[in-house]
Amino acid sequence: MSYKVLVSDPLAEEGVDILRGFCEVDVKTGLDEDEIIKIIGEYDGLLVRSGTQVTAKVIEAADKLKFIGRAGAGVDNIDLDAATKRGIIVANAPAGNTLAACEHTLAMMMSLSRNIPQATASVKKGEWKRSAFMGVELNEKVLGIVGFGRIGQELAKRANALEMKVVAYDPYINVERAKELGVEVKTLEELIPVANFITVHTPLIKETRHMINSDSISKMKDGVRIINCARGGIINEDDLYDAIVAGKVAGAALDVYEEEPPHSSKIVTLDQVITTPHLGASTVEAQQNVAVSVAKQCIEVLKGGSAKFVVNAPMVPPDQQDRIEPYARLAQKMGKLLIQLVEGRIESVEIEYGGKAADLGRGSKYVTRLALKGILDPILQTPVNIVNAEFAAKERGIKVSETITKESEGFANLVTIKITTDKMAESVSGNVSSPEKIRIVKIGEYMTDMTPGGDVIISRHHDVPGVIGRFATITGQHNINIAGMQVGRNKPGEEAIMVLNVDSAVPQEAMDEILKIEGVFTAKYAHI
Ligand SMILES: NC(=O)C1=CN([C@@H]2O[C@H](COP(=O)(O)OP(=O)(O)OC[C@H]3O[C@@H](n4cnc5c(N)ncnc54)[C@H](O)[C@@H]3O)[C@@H](O)[C@H]2O)C=CC1
Ligand SMILES: O=C(O)C(=O)COP(=O)(O)O
Repeated sequence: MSYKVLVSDPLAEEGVDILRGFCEVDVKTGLDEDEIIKIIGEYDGLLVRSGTQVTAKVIEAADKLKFIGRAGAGVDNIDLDAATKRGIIVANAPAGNTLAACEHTLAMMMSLSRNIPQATASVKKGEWKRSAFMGVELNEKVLGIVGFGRIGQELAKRANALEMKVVAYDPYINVERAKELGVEVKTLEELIPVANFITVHTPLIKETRHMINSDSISKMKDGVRIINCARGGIINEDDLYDAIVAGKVAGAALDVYEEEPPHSSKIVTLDQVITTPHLGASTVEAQQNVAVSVAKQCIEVLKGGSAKFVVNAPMVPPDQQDRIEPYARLAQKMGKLLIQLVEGRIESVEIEYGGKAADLGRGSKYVTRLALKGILDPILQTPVNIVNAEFAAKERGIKVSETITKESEGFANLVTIKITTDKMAESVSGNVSSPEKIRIVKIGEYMTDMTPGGDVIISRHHDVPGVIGRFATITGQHNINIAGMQVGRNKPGEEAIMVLNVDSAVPQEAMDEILKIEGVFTAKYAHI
């Protein structure tokens, strides 16, 4: 299979070279939305930085696209919902540019405190205005970090070395980590009035849009300095402009803007504002890191594997993959079998993880999505995968639930999937005996021992002599070889279940004849 990848923002050669060793690569930067829409249909992979806007329209036109790689951290330029709906894996390179962005923030803070860019411009004009550029020291000042993730934490370490007092706000803060770094954890309301410098390091999401605004600025210290090297829009630029003009805020350092480039932004015109053109990640080292990371992930996905830093599907940590893979295989097969055993509109899918399967941790989310793939793939037009499985179920009003239990009915581990439709309910249980051996051990209430795969007929019939013999006659007449048979029953003489493994597909006429056998309640053919 030959693949094509489009690189639509400047990417370090190291990454492009890795891709070229695997597939055809086109580097076409500076395209607008219409231009991308025209060509995106040819490509299996798309690699971007923050420049390309991967909109819903672009994704709609991307008929072959399987992977979008973001050579950097922020994915706010990619319509994740649209990609998820189409089953396109989106992955980023979250840690590759952390130090670059952290050092840029530090450089901005120092430049801001000593007016270095303004003084440079002045000297270049032939001026010598020493008193106009009086600065402030960082020593013993309070640095308020909003968003204590990768960049926020690295910045705290460096600010400690400058003997600043560091306070941080993050709703999901790792308190232990903050303590280790000597950082005082605060609420946003507590941080705002005590900081001399405030720097934001959150993603741009609904909760963080304009989190710094006229209201919060009014509660800040007079003469506060504000830095944004994260995302334009976290700070309300108009409110910041007014506060600088009013003298409340002494200055600001901006690397990112509500609109990039900030052509119509008045804030960049202020002398107290120092600006860089979204350079946080622009170091040789960071660009190599992120380009290599997304190139490798792109190749993995195009080869049929998974990416290391998927942002729109549950991730399985690399050290857990071997343990989780057999459960994922089992759940997909169970789902595929189960969907062929039920009739009617699916209302809910319940998955129970029992015994050792209860210890899968976050891996259960991955396994559940593969069960949903098994269930939904045969009934939906759009291919279902690990990315869009949950979305596809939700869109069809199917309620999906997971239960964890220590109970496992005597098995070391037991996974049970139950589908309820508007007509019936059916369940299947499976077990991982060894990494290679997966089994279906129960269908409904009946015990069985079946290796899922190939063609099977599953019947429920009256437990009386002669019924099974008639099955064999009909399959024989249709030239279908029986490879294996298992029969289970709860009470002799009542209902029995039979799993018949056959060597070829079973035509509908054969199934119609089987269904007419006296004593057969239900019979289904399934290809797993
Ligand atoms: N200027 C540039 O070139 C670069 C910018 N960035 C941007 O920097 C930002 C931070 O990046 P990382 O540290 O790598 O991300 P991260 O994901 O490691 O950290 C983000 C932190 O924000 C926190 N957060 C989420 N919602 C919050 C809220 N409502 N209030 C306060 N904190 C909240 C999260 O809990 C997390 O700890 C991102 O927006 C990223 O896109 C990253 C690299 C380069
Ligand atoms: O990684 C990020 O979030 C960045 O903002 C870096 O953007 P860039 O790749 O330099 O366009």
